Amino acid sequence: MNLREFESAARELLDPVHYDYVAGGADDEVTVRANEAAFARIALLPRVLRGAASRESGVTLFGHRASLPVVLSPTAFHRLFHKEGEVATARAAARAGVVMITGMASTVAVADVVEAARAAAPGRDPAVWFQLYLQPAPGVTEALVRRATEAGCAALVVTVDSPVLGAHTRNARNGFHDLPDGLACENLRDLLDGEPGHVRQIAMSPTLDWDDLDRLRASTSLPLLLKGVLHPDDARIALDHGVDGLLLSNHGGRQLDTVPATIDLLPEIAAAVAGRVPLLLDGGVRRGTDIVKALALGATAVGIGRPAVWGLAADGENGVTRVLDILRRELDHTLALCGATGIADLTPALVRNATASAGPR
Ligand SMILES: Cc1cc2nc3c(=O)[nH]c(=O)nc-3n(C[C@H](O)[C@H](O)[C@H](O)COP(=O)(O)O)c2cc1C
Ligand SMILES: CCCCCCC(=O)C(=O)O
Repeated sequence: MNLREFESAARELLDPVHYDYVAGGADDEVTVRANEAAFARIALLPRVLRGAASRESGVTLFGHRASLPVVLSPTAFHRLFHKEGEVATARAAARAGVVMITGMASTVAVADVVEAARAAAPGRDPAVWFQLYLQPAPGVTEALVRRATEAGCAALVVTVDSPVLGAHTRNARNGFHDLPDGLACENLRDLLDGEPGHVRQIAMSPTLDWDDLDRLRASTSLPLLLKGVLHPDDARIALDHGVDGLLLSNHGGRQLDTVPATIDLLPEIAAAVAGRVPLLLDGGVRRGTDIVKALALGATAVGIGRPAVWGLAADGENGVTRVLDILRRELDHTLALCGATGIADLTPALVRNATASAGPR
């Protein structure tokens, strides 16, 4: 099995409208394709006779030891894909020793997601991080942060690439704009005036600026990561504003189309960050070789979005577990073939053809 086969299984099982919601991206989906194509263009140049009998692939993120340099990037609406939704995903991540970033647009309340993770891995203190969109009404952001903090989330991930929602042609054609009856954005339920958790309660706002981030920074002692910074100047500004980590992401090609593949931007962003904070990357990670390339070029860990959803759609908790198992096996295999004793050995010397081009096909 590889992750592609999970995509095929998910496609067969899902309502085509929901499959399109997951697979699709903004406008012409140039960046969706570019993310994967850019990984394929980068070559690995292995070392030999290094005596690497076993390989270490654990990573420490904000004091938490994860078994893999892979996190589950936030993806919305898991109960669209499996009846147990984010509970199933959280159990799989916790049992695998992997960080789950649960979304503001979750169909299970964050407290229940964290509880499911803890119950699945007792004594292991699994890490769940909370993703949010800063809301133009500060009281809403404060209430969300309070809910995530009280639930026991270990970090906050603020998505900053969405001043407005990306234009999804597939969703528009399919008329997909809201959740079906019976499903809700549970983190938004009763947040304001007894609202029931409509998708439309999530406000995307072009008026937000660094002052809004400063207010959030001042309001919480949780580690704060920004998701969606693409320009090296913004990476430097983010560090000046006290963020604790960056998730280099183009939202899987779902926001501004024709932005570069994240792996192509990684060298520049890594240079701007200069090792001061953890630097994660998502977008197009489908193979153990992709993980190795990203880590060699300066990422601390990678995130997967669609692959976890495919696993969830294919077989609930078991499907997500198998997706993570495949990546674990492929990562170890690639490390062995590269002559690496672990992810600590991964440096830019291991890759060729890494460029900074946008590279759409
Ligand atoms: C179905 C779906 C829902 C998503 N929902 C969110 C979200 O609510 N918040 C967010 O910051 N990113 C969201 N993303 C983007 C992912 O966090 C991630 O950046 C992207 O999927 C990574 O690319 P990949 O799918 O190629 O792995 C979503 C992506 C997908 C596919
Ligand atoms: C206003 C709807 C927000 C849902 C967020 C889901 C998302 O980010 C995605 O890429 O899909």
